[in-house]
This record gives sequence, structure tokens and C-alpha cells, in this order.
Amino acid sequence: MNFTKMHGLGNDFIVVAGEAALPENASELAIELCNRFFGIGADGLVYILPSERADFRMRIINSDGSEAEQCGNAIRCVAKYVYDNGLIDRQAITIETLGAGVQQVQLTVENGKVVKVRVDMGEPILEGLKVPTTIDANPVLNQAIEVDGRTFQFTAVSMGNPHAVIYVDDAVNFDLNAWGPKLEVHPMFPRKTNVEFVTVRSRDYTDMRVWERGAGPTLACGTGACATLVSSVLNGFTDRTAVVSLKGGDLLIEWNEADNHVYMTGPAAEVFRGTL
Ligand SMILES: N[C@H](CCC[C@H](N)C(=O)O)C(=O)O
Repeated sequence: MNFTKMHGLGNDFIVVAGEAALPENASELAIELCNRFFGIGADGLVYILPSERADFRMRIINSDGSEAEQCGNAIRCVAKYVYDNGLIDRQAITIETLGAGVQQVQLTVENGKVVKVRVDMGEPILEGLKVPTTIDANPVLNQAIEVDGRTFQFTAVSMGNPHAVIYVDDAVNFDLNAWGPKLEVHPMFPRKTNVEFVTVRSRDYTDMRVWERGAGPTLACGTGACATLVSSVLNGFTDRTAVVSLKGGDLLIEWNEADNHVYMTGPAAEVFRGTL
């Protein structure tokens, strides 16, 4: 099996193209290959598959073997892969995902290689029961949630996958490992959740650190950055276009008022290729 190791702001993936469909053992493969000691090491295993509705289809399996509906950093890596490897020669392409259907993707190319990708991440889902959470509200804003005697307040946003956005005084130094795993599996989230800890710095700049569902602490989360921007607009903290600054780098996120779509712009990189 040939693979390409890629990342979006340090959120890293094993990318596999050429399969006609998701292999039966994709979940076990993801657990084995994403292991950073006994395998290749990555946050997820990504398959580029044929699509009847788009140029390509992406399916992403977290390092714990669970399939996610959507992955912002991975979709930028897929876009780079297909252009750099000559599978497509257009700079406006479409990629289908489980959670957001057919997505428009715009490539920026320098010296024949993709250096930046702008992705239409679709419309945010704000109805609490559809995120899903157990809270019947639309939207779920500043919902109290208690874990181990500490009460947080979260705003719920789905980008196809569930996110709980929590505002804290110092996201950069927040103890992610202490609280992330407990919130991820809280019963308020029937399909678990990604958790974003956010500090708003200005109307167009936020710091965010993420504990990902099925992957743990990652250096960046594209859908999490989209959820952070949407939540920050809903709470009146930022304008509709802002930088979400992650441990691995910055993403530019826009929640377009006219079409209600969220647009994410950021880099994608290839690190190495290999054969298993
Ligand atoms: N762990 C996430 C999937 C990957 C999302 C993240 N890596 C991104 O860039 O959006 C989930 O289970 O919903």
C-alpha cells in the first residue's frame, strides 16, 4: 500500500489514493498506522475515493478508528494531493464528504504545487439536537456543563462533526489534557464531541486550542476553527471574518452573511511518501 504523509498546520494524516471504496478494515488500519510508536504516526487515515457527485470523495478515520463526518485540515491535504499528483489540472475542484456533501475547493498554486487552499465548509448546524447534543435549543449558547466538579459553558456548532466551544481566560496555556477527554465523552454529546478552548483577542483574532474527538490533542482543527468563528459571531465577540490561531498556525475563517456558508483558508503540506 502506497501512502503520502501530509499535514494541515501540524494536524497530520496518512493519505491513501487509488482505492475504489473504503477498505473493510479501515478502522483497524487507522488504529495501527496512526500509532506514533508502532506505526507511521498520524492524527488520522484519509482515503481519496471516486465520487459520483464531485471530482473526488474524502473519507477520514480518526486515530482511534472512528470515522468522522468531516475534516477541514484533511480536505486541504486531499486538494493538494490530487493537484500535485496530476489527478486534476483545474484550480477549482469539488470534494464530497460525509458531513457536508459536495464542497467547492479553490487552490492557490506556486511552481506547480498547491500552497494554499480555500474550502467552502458549508452551513453550520446550530440546532442543538442536530449537532448533536441533548439540549433542545437553537442555537445552544453558553450551555452549562459540569465535569469533575467544574462547570464550563459551551456553544454547540456542527460543521458536519460536533463541536463544543468554550471561552477561557488563557486558551494558550489551558490544561487541555485535564478537561478535554472528560468533555469529549460527556453524556450531553450523544456522538461525543470535539472541544475547543478559545480566548478572543480582538474582533478579528482568536486563540484556540483543541481536544479532538477520536484523536485527542491535535495541533490544529479546521472544522474546530470554523466552529470557533461561528460561535464567536453568535456570542458577539468577533466579526464574521477572523483569524483563528492554533498551536500549529493560523487559519482564516469567514462566515458569509449572504450564503450562510463558512469558508476556511489555510495551507497544506506533503512531508514524505512511503510504501507499506
Ligand atoms: N476528530 C474530528 C475529525 C477531524 C477534524 C479535524 N482534524 C479538522 O481538521 O477538522 C472528529 O471526529 O470530528
